[in-house]
Amino acid sequence: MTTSTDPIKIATKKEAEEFFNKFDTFLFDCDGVLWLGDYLLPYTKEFLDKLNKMGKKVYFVTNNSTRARASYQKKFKAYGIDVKIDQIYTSAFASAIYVRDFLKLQPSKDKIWVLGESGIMDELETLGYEALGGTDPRLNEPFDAKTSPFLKDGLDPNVRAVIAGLDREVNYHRLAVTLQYLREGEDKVSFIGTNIDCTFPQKDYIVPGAGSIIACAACSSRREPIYCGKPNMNMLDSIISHAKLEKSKMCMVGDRLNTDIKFGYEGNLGGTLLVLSGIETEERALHVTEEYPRPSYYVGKLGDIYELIK
Ligand SMILES: O=C(O)[C@H](O)[C@H](O)COP(=O)(O)O
Ligand SMILES: [Mg+2]
Repeated sequence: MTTSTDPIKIATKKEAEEFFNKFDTFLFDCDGVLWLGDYLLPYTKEFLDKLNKMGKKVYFVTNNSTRARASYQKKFKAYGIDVKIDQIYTSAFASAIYVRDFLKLQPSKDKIWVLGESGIMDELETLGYEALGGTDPRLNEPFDAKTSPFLKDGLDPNVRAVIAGLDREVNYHRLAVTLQYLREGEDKVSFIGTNIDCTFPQKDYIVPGAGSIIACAACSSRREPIYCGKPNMNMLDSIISHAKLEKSKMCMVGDRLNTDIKFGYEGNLGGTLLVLSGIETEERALHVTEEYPRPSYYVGKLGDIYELIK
């Protein structure tokens, strides 16, 4: 799976202007594109302000399941960037929608066990589901099956799905209880992973990502989850159906080839832009392989394009 044309490195004012004129809608990945953890990358705000002034439509599509959309809205606001909640799509939101619309679990009866952070818990609760595990502080205690409050009286019989995602508080207690629910079998308990990203870009570091956490649960249970984040097309379908967008005029901007660029390529969007401020390198961007598509365009970081057109 490769793009037929060689990726274009945007390096001149003319190339930057041609890039902007080609699209009317931009889907932005967040980690590694707009920011690294809490470090806002240079010119992120100015770039988004410029797109607004140009009348472009902007959406944010992140595989980061640690925050709910409302929390992301606050994160943007803290940087002086005003974003509506329906511009924000996350893998936690996509996973909660999957539980509701594909598994058709009943909020009043069915519960979900979470290996992950507040983003997953909050999105499930917004849809009316009771989410167990996750950030429950009792999971911070050392694991002992005889005394664990999640095991000593037996598993909750109403748990019908496990959602696993990035969990920076992961420990043996969380992994052990998650395994018990997954051992109930796929007929009783579905297994959902928020996203496949095996690493997570931070300023000066690359740390383990959701994919590495989910792999623990997958390996110990010998089960493979359905992943709801990019490149799963459900996310793109919900964005396009909600906002009536024209694919050929849309560009996916990301820092990871096997999620962001694959999402744009398999979604038949008008184009994709890879930024090298997160996970990928120029060498990988140009490499022809069946493993992932090459981007239509690439650049060092968003700020480089802003500096060409400001
Ligand atoms: O580990 C993860 O979950 C991901 O690396 C991270 O959250 C990716 O977020 P995105 O780059 O899609 O904003
Ligand atoms: Mg990213």
